[in-house]
Amino acid sequence: MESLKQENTDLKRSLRLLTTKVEQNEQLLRSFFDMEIRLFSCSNLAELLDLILVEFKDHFQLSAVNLMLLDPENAARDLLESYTPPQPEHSLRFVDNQQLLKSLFPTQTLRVGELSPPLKSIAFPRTPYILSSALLPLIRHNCLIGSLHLGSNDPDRYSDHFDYDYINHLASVIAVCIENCINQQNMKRLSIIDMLTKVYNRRAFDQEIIKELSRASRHDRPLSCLFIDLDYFKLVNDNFGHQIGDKVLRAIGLLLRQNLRKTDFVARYGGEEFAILLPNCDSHKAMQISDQLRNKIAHMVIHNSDNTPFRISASIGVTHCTSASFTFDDLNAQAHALLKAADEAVYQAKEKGRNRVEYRALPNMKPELFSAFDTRDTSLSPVSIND
Ligand SMILES: Nc1nc2c(ncn2[C@@H]2O[C@H](COP(=O)(O)OP(=O)(O)OP(=O)(O)O)[C@@H](O)[C@H]2O)c(=O)[nH]1
Repeated sequence: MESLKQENTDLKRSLRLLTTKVEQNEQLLRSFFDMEIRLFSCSNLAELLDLILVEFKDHFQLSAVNLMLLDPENAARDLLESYTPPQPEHSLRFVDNQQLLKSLFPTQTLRVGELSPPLKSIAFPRTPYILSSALLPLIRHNCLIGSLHLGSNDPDRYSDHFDYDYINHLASVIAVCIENCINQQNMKRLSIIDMLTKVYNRRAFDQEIIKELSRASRHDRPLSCLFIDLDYFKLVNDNFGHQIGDKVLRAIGLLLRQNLRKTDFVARYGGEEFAILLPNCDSHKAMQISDQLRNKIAHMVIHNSDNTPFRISASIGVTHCTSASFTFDDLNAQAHALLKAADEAVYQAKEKGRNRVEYRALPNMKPELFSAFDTRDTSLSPVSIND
């Protein structure tokens, strides 16, 4: 009788323990499912990375979460141009080939437990307090595309004794989400970015000018528009070859992106012609900016395939509008008028000798004089070799 009673007590205790374990597992599963849904709902790579690198750490009470992504063509890095990864800086790293990933996952399977010092220095650089970890291979179409490192200061948090099916599942979900975000954003990017120069393309410019005109009229702010046409560019192609011509276009794209504000809009409008929108910028400021750009382009040194330096110049046409100068109800017609004026200004700059900035007012605006910007720098020949 006594033994039966004891057995009953033991059974009740086991049952209580089991019930608690079931409840805990249920809670864990629910929290995994919640995360999974959130992973799938991320609409861009930056949002996804914040979820993985910041929220995972809090949510799963981890000491460190690091991510390594295979990015041989800079596709992810291009998309993350204005993204600031969370601290520490090595929480997000990119690798250009699979070598390092293969050394972490020779059998493409999850690694759990204590890491050897060399592996630890790869997975958690300069993080001495990681005592156990789970390294998850991110695999798509049978290829390693990255590696997610979950680190804990609890030596028993990750060990070989547990079943990590769900973590494996989560790794598959993360791999799919990363690939989806990169592909989707890249597709969108391809439709609006000029791949050679990495500035916007003409299609994006044509959409943006309508948006900016609408904003300018709504907020009663000026909008300036610049056309930049490279001088004698055909000579660059003819003298140095098309590839050097492309190199010049890329350098100009970079120069323009680096020397304008984030709110300005730079596009490649045609072969060797760039168009720029400067929101909330009046004509005087626009002329000043244009002349600085002209000057920077004229002093930029490029090297041809023999490593011989040469320079190039640009003619810049400027126009601007204010809401008071809108003559058309139709924004498309207004945009057309602005582009026509900028184009005429470039033409004038070419006529007057190139490497200069010219302004053309919209037909209904009072003409403005900018004698200070009549700045042809005659010391620079259009394509000056060994200058
Ligand atoms: N390398 C390269 N050249 C291009 C590209 N697109 C257009 N071009 C070249 O740009 C040159 C433009 O020549 P033109 O329109 O005669 O103008 P230009 O030689 O710059 O002379 P001006 O504008 O009158 O100063 C042509 O030779 C085109 O082939 C491109 O994507 N890459």
